[in-house]
Amino acid sequence: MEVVGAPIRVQSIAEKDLKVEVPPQYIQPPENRPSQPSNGNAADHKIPMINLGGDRDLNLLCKEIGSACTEWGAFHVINHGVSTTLLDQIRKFGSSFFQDYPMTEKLRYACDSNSPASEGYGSRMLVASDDAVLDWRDYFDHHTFPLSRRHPSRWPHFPPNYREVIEEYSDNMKVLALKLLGLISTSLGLSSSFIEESMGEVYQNITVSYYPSCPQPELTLGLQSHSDMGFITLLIQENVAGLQVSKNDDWVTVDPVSHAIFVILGDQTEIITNGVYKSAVHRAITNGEKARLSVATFHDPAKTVSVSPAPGLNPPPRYHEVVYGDYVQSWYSKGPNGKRNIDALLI
Ligand SMILES: O=C(O)CCC(=O)C(=O)O
Ligand SMILES: [Fe+2]
Repeated sequence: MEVVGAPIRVQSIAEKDLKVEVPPQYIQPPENRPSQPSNGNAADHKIPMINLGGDRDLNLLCKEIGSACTEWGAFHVINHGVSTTLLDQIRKFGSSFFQDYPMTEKLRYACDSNSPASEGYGSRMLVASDDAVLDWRDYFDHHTFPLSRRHPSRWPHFPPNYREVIEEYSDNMKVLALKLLGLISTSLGLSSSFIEESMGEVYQNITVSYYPSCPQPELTLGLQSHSDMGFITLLIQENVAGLQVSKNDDWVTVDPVSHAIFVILGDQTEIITNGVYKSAVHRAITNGEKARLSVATFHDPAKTVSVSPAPGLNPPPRYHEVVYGDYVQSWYSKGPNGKRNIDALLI
């Protein structure tokens, strides 16, 4: 059992001579274990791919976004304005930290394992509790917006331009997130700035997740089933699949598309749209042969901001107003367990 504060990382377990069995605290109860992907209706299971480029007709674009948000709460975007070189660079640099740094060096960047979402190199999403099943994942969390939270000196110092690339990526992701929130607002007949203004100052975190190859992928999860707690997450992955989105009680694998960015609606978007758009329940499975890397960029409000359904949208209001900081605290103390936290706000 992990001692609170001890620097255990999944990568160090995976690299020990433990080729056959994972430690018991990583074994999921049978109902949470990944089963074979369903072979349900393929058309139903095709994740939307939305082209943001060129001179697209705004009505048509908003229609596509609206149906992706209603049916999935998640979609790919292409021609999003972020250069493929930058996407490739961030994947390469993220992976270099986990693969090229010795463990002693990585641990110099260890996050504070006693406070949730603290910046740096960690492994546990929830603050330690003895009975939790653990995720087969290590991560590096960067705090990137507001600028007052941005301390590049706490990020990896190698490759030499790691910090500049993270900053450039952070700026690009914020622009894209606000553009998408504008389109999402417009698609509902709200003013294009409605969600942006309700969110207020953007709090952005960039989490690079590293899932070492796992000797028992059938018993483990890289990341347990959850919905993201903020407004919108933008995710890219390396060319090893593992992210799955829940759709009509099936798990659908999100195949990596190297030049696309995967958009995931978070719980605050579900609340503000009064449930017209749903946050996507997703999880990561592990891989028996290969390690996997993803980079998720989260966009949240300040902890003091209250979020409630937009007036007049799909009345009556279906969610209680919530102070974001209270939402985060409950999420981290109870754990996500699919949509447990947002369900608790249903009127
Ligand atoms: O690794 C992935 O693809 C999923 C990451 C994720 O869902 C998260 O960090 O919230
Ligand atoms: Fe997530």
